[in-house]
Amino acid sequence: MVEVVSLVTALLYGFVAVLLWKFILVLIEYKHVLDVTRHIPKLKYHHPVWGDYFMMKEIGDYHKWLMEDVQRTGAKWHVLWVLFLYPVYSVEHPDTIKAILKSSTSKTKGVGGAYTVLEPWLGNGLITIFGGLKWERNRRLLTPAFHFDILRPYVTEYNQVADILLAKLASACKMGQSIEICSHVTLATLDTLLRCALSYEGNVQDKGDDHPYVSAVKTLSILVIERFMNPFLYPDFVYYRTKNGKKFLEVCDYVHEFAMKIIGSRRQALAENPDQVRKRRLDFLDILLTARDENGQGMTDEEIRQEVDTFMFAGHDTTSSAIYWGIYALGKYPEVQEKVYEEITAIMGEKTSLDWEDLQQLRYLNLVIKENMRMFSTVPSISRQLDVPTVVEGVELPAGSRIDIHIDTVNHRSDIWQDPMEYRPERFEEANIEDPYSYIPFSIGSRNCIGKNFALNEQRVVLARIVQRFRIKVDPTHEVHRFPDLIMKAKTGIKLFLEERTK
Ligand code: HEM
Repeated sequence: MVEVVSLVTALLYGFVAVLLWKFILVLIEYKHVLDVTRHIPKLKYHHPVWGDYFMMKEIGDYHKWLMEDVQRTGAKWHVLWVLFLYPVYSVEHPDTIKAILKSSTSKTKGVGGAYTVLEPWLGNGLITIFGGLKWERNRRLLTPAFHFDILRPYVTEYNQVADILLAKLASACKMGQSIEICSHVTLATLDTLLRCALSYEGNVQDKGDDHPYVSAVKTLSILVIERFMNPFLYPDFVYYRTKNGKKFLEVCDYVHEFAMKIIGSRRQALAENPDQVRKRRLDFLDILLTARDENGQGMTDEEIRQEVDTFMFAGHDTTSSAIYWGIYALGKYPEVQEKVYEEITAIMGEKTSLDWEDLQQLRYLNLVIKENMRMFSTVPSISRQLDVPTVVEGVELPAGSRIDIHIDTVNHRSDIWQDPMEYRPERFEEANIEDPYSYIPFSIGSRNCIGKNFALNEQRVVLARIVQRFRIKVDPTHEVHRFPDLIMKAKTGIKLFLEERTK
């Protein structure tokens, strides 16, 4: 009996000693992190226990405080704390952004990683996949889906989607009242992606939330942000016990099933009649189903499903944000709108839809699109996790450090842009951007946006078609506020008057 007691006591002592040792290691690591971060600029609100995150009421505060500090001090980067435990470095100058993005740094992973909350929905699709060989293989397999030969026929789809959008806008503003445009535009860009990715035409613009897929994608986008903004919901064992956590899984199952059904029936159709592909316009799904890697291996249905969901997530809200802020800017700056109108009239004449060749001539509209995406940063920030120790501004950050890349802040720095708060498309004509890292709406480097040209073409068609048909005016009774979520949203929507130009 005495022997058992001494054995238990020894085990207990051993256990406590291991715990103590681990605790000392954590303290040493913590002290090291404190040393590393000592001279890095901090934000004005910080709590020694709660860190910075809980000091923010909403993600917009983060952007506001960063911007204020950059304007005051010219800082190129900052450090923020998640609780008091671990730092997140925020880079917001071309020099510090370059230090991170010049090599292929991976996506953030694990609890609290910005992309982790998306994983149950998007799996290992290109946006969320950490990095490494699997990302390289999938990126290689997906790149042909964005070749110009594939994108060219999509112009017809953009025009058809614009036909429906314009008809809806025309009928909504018939009574001379202003209308909220964000929801209409978002349905239009989702319609475009469903057509171009899956050749699915489900009348989604008219059905809106009554279409189960539309409502599911909307729900997922909302739930993802809600979780991201609340570190208490990061651990899976907490989140999936909440009502919204359960709902999230349920809706994920539905969207996965929706895509899997289409993938399954297309694979079968292709096997039965491979020639049919050659006879019609190719969509993304055709490319993904027929892509082969260097070992002759194709993608599994599950891999394709993850990429399809990724296109839906990465491609529709982003493009819609760029378009609705673009329409708003045209309403707010009528002289710019008139120059766009003149250019379009000269190119299109009596035609009401645009061809591929027309898109190449929209010189002024291209400047406008660039300025829209600077002023209303479509994707306000992205995240990375260092694979190897990396030196930023003379400070070596350890491998594993989390980095936020603040595209919105760099877009408004007065040491990069002259009068950054002024809306002036001509700025992109006058001076070549000297440093490519100072303007990165589609990110830069190996993990840049694969859908850039797809998104630019869609913006060109929709904006040109709207300006050709309507005179856009802002509603002076409705205040518009930027809200930097995962994409730049408008906090209370955007209300505009649209007058038919023929009247
Ligand atoms: C105006 C519209 C768009 C903007 C501003 C935009 C912006 C971006 C940005 C900033 C990234 C980097 C994300 C990160 O590093 O976390 C990205 C990546 C990506 N985008 Fe876009 N995007 C747009 C439209 C699209 C469209 C239409 C598609 C697909 C149809 C798409 C598919 C992707 C994918 C798959 C990635 C991940 C690429 C990789 O990691 O290899 N995007 N996009």
